[in-house]
Amino acid sequence: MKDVNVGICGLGTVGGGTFNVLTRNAALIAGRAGCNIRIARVASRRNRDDLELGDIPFSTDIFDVVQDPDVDVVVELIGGYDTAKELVMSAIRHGKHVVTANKALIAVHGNEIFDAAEKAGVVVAYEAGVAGGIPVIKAVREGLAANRIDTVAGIINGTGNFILTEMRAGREFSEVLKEAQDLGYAEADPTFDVEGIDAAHKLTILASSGIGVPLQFEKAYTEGIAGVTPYDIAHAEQLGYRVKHLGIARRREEGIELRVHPTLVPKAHLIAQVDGVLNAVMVDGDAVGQTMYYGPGAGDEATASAVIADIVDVARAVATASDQRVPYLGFRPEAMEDLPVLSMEDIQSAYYLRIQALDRPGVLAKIASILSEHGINIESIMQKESEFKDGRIPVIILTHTVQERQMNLAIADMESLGDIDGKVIRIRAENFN
Ligand SMILES: NC(=O)c1ccc[n+]([C@@H]2O[C@H](COP(=O)([O-])OP(=O)(O)OC[C@H]3O[C@@H](n4cnc5c(N)ncnc54)[C@H](O)[C@@H]3O)[C@@H](O)[C@H]2O)c1
Ligand SMILES: N[C@@H](CCO)C(=O)O
Ligand code: NA
Repeated sequence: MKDVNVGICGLGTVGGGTFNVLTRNAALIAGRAGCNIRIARVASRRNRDDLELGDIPFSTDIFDVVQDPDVDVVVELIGGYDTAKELVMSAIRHGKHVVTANKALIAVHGNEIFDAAEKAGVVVAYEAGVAGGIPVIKAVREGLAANRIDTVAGIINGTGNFILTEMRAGREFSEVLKEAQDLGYAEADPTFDVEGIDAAHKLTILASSGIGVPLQFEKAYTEGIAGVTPYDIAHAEQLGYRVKHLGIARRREEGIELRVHPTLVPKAHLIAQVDGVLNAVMVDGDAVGQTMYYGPGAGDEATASAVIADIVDVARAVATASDQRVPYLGFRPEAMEDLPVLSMEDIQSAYYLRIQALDRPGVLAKIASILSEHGINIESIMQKESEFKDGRIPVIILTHTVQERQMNLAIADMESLGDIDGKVIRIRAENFN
């Protein structure tokens, strides 16, 4: 049995997990890959005492991996945009295949990287970058190749889902974020998780590989979880909904919706049941119908599982002519559709609204009349006893689906009423029918 030699760059959470699983399951993986996956070199800022490198060469300079003539596959697990891009482009120039867990890199520089890789005839694989250990890229690029996919949506940031889940149980935001960092789930800069940037990176990649549009991260709408309050989580629950942080890519006739934001999901839907660091991606194909992919979205060995699956694919691809391989984004570049990304005003969604009404007669009628003027139908409405002891009465409304432009106008009209105090709180809602 021959060897395929890999060089691991970055010995952090994912690098350590990859090293351990490749070592522990070496014989099993060789049996599947048809060759031995040999770790030929590792490089990272610092070595780790807990990993048994034995006589595997270690260096602090990751570019040593690219220069090493022994290395067939460069495994990029350092993260970030700039050095990672330099490393990957250099690997491609050296004719080496690349496996990466870096969704930021692929979402932002993927078009350029795949173009260079195509010319060099090498593979660049990124399964670990999207929904961690869940083989969702494999599913959309290969398993669903027969389908026209119109919607890809789901929970694609483990840290954010972990925080929302724990907040539902009454824990405090910053304490839970700290725990997610200690567990190795969070990005080096955790604002990427909290502000939805990481989810937007992944959604960008899913929209391309599922729906078949070019990577266009800069056009994704991104809203994080920091504004979600325990109060709204509890009231969404009373309405039969759970607040989840979702990425949604949806093809419509006029273009494609590409958005990341907190979303109410019916409690009975599978996505609402996905808690903690788990991720779930729902893919709707015209032939197959709705499918769901569920599992750990982050963590050392869970992510390593996806990294190594890509290494095995590369090992098999080495024997295949480069023009017969699975296209980088699942579609040949000329088969990508240049659908415009719709502005948020043009998206369609249902909405949860929380309005602080002053305790005056007729206020509810005024709110209902504004919604009706803008063609917005009410699904349910709750008027709460004032819990604020200041005369303000929370009115909670769930609407039917409407264009966001109409909702913006209705909210502006409501906020200009003398009977409303402050801003109307709005969380989008999805039924996934
Ligand atoms: N942690 C997860 O659960 C997870 C899951 C999926 C994808 N990812 C992605 O995997 C990548 C790695 O994440 P991680 O959590 O393992 O990060 P990490 O911070 O734990 O590990 C990164 C390692 O790379 C090293 N490194 C960084 N820059 C370097 C440089 N210029 N030269 C030498 N060494 C360098 C660091 O010292 C560190 O050991 C990121 O792109 C991340 O987004 C992480
Ligand atoms: N920080 C990311 C890691 C997995 O991509 C998350 O929490 O989902
Ligand atoms: Na994955």
